[in-house]
Formats: sequence, C-alpha cells, structure tokens
Amino acid sequence: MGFLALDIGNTRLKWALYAAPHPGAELLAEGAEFLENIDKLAEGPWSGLEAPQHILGCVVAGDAVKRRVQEQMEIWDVTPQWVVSSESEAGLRNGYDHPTRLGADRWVAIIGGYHRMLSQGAPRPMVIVMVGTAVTVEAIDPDGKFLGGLILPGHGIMLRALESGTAGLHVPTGEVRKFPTNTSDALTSGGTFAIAGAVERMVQHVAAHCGAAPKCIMTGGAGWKMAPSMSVPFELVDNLIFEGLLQMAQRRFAQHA
Ligand SMILES: Nc1ncnc2c1ncn2[C@@H]1O[C@H](COP(=O)(O)OP(=O)(O)OP(=O)(O)O)[C@@H](O)[C@H]1O
Ligand SMILES: CC(C)(CO)[C@@H](O)C(=O)NCCC(=O)O
Ligand SMILES: [K+]
Repeated sequence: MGFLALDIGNTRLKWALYAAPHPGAELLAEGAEFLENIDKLAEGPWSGLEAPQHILGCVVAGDAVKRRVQEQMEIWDVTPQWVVSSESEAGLRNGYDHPTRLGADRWVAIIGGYHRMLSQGAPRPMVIVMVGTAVTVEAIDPDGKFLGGLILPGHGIMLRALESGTAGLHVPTGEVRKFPTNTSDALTSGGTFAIAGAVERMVQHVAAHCGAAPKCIMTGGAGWKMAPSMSVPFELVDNLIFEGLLQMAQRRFAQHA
C-alpha cells in the first residue's frame, strides 16, 4: 500500500515514501537530489525501495525533467499521477484568473497548509510562504478560498542577478544585519529583507481583507534561513508539499485501498 510523494522543484527533487496514501501515514524513506542527479534514482536511492502502489507528484521544473523522472520509475509497475492545479480540490477554491496556470507546487502547499490550520482549531485566514528557487507568498481566507499570491526571486536568483548585472558585486555570502556595513552583509541582508518585507505586506493585506490576523506558515529548502528575520510569528513546516500530497492522495487513492 506504499505511496510515493514527489516534489520536483526548479533546483531539487524531493521524494518521500509513506506506508499508505493518507495524512499521518508512516514515513518509510525519503530523499532529495539536485536535478543534475535525477537520472540515477533508479539505480541509487530507489533501488532498494519496496515498489509503491501509488505515486503522486508535483512538477514545476518542466516536461523534460518530468520525463526523466518517469523513466526512473520504470523499475516499478505503477503509473504516476501528476498534480494539475484546478478550480477546487480538497476543500480549497482556487481564485487564480486561470486556475490551471497556478504552479502545481503552490496549489499543493495551499492544500497542505489549509488542512494543517484546520486541524489546529477554528478556521483562520492564512499566509503560506515557500522559500525555494523562487519564493511564493499565498493568501487564503478562512473558508478555503485562495485569494492570490506573490512570486519573488529566491535568494540565490537575487544574488546571481546582482552579480551578473554589476561589475563590483562578487563577494562571499554575508550575515543578515539591520545596518549592513560591508558588501557581503548588504547583499545577504537585502535579499532576506526583500522577502521578509513582501511577506509582511501580504500579512497586512490579508489581515485587512479578512478582518483577522492570518496564521502564517513557512516552508521550502531555505525556510529555516528566513525564519529568524520574519517580523510576525511563523510556523516552520519541513515539507508542506508532502502534507498537501497526502491530503490529495487520501481523496484520490485511499478509498480504493
Ligand atoms: N542565505 C540564504 N537565505 C535564504 N535563501 C538562500 C540563501 N542562500 C541560498 N538560498 C536559496 O535557497 C534556495 C532554495 O534551496 P533549496 O534547493 O534547498 O530549496 P528547494 O525548496 O529545494 O527549491 P526548489 O523546490 O525550488 O527546487 C536556493 O535556490 C537559493 O536561492
Ligand atoms: C512560481 C514557481 C516557480 C514556484 O516554484 C512555480 O510555482 C511556477 O512555475 N508557477 C507557475 C506560474 C504561477 O504560479 O503563476
Ligand atoms: K518547491
């Protein structure tokens, strides 16, 4: 009854094998690979796994990467399902102008975050931040409507853009400071507070729109680096996308168990 969840981002592929396709299922194995290394999954980390019965993934890295991953899955006799953002799923409504154009990772994280919030008490508005290659900042109302969200360059992209667009900004990573006094600290702090500032604005917008302070969740590979610089309380969640995939899997697969 194993369930393999996949999150294929623009930098890394993250995978997790669960004993069953529902929230709370036991985690049997997990891993992450940079996209350069995904052609070795079948002969490497996946070679010793018990064949999963269901696979559900979200991909934002493009069709070529998706095909490469599907090739690796040929060691098992199972057809993977890939998330496509829709108008509604798992109690959420998608307010995007064109719902299917919303990044699948964003939709899955919204579903995961909303159900995490519901499990903790009375419904609240939410802000969900994913800090990966790109940064996304999502707004959800207490009834489960995704209101809209921001897309920003991630820290790495911001730094590379500055390095390639200027002559004098090639320096090592610095520290986050309120008043940076060297180039390294100025760049690192600039990127960090650009993200923190965007999040703070979204928190204000959601509070004004919904009339209540939002519950805030942060996730993504670089979430832990951002957490100390946030101005409002955040719950840091290790992999919200897996939580969302388990919610979706329960609705798609569990009844056929
Ligand atoms: N000091 C920093 N603070 C915050 N973010 C940083 C810092 N240094 C690097 N980063 C960013 O962290 C990003 C996320 O890295 P990581 O690969 O762990 O995230 P990810 O969630 O797996 O990304 P994706 O899902 O988009 O593949 C890197 O692409 C880089 O932009
Ligand atoms: C914004 C990213 C890159 C975040 O991973 C991804 O969700 C994506 O490619 N989205 C498609 C465009 C959109 O969400 O509007
Ligand atoms: K991601």
